[in-house]
Amino acid sequence: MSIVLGPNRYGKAESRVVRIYRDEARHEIRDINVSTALRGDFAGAHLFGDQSKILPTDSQKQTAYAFAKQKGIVSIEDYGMTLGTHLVDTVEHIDSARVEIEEFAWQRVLVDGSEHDHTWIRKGQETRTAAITVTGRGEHRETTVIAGFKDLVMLKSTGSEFTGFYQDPYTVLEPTNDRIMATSLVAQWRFVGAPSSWESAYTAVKQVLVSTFATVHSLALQQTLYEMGRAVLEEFDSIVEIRFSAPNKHHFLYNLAPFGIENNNEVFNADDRPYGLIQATVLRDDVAPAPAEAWDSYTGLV
Ligand SMILES: O=c1[nH]c(=O)c2[nH]c(=O)[nH]c2[nH]1
Repeated sequence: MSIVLGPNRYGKAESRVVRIYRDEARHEIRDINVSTALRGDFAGAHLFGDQSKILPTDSQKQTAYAFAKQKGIVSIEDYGMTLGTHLVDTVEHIDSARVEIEEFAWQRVLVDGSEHDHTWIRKGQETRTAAITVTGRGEHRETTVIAGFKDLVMLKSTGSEFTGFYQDPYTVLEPTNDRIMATSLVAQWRFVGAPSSWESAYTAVKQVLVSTFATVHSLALQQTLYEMGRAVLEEFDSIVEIRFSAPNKHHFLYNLAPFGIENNNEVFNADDRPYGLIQATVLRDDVAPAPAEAWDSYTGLV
């Protein structure tokens, strides 16, 4: 038996980059959290403390900030591809670079009914995400873009049932034909090729997801997720795979009987934990899988 170094990667996690565009009176803001992770020939650093092949994580961070100015942040997907490509292309012993990005959305403050030029409030909705993996060089170059969001909290007050489930001796759950269905959705979708606009693709995919959640009569969260994924793949040719992680945010009918009060699906206890956690992938069956590390989250944030 001998002890060897296994898979490894390193980078700078969670550089908080805020880019203001201030060339005109009406400013624009992009507020992101960037993580870079490099894979390559770094055995020397681990085995002997030889740093000669280590591009410091500090340099990776500096590049993230410098590129925010020099290349701009038109979309997190574009920015991530530029940064990831740069890291692989400039350092010869790097095999692949992964750039994970979260974007925090800001909404203009309204003053006298008009949008203010340079003041925003943070939007409390979902956090947009992107994970870009760049591998290889020249004709072996492969770039995988996975866009998505996390923490999109959705609730429908009817149109959801859960019946006919398998029953074992410990099953006490009552079937229901009318329940609240709620989740805090994480969704990630993989592109092959680039859409004409990353910005409008994001808005359009999110719209398909939320409208499918609303309109599908749900027999289970599993079925709703599959239908949401199918709708996205049917609508967007450049998306080949979508992955979901959906906590089932249980809303239990509160027992008002002790007070002689009828509860006709009107008062619920929003339970915090435990929660069901449903995860599913919906994909085209004729598309080559992404490189393994493309789905392999670095920070656990996306
Ligand atoms: O949509 C659901 N899927 C389940 O697998 C499940 N299990 C459970 O207890 N409630 C639900 N709801």
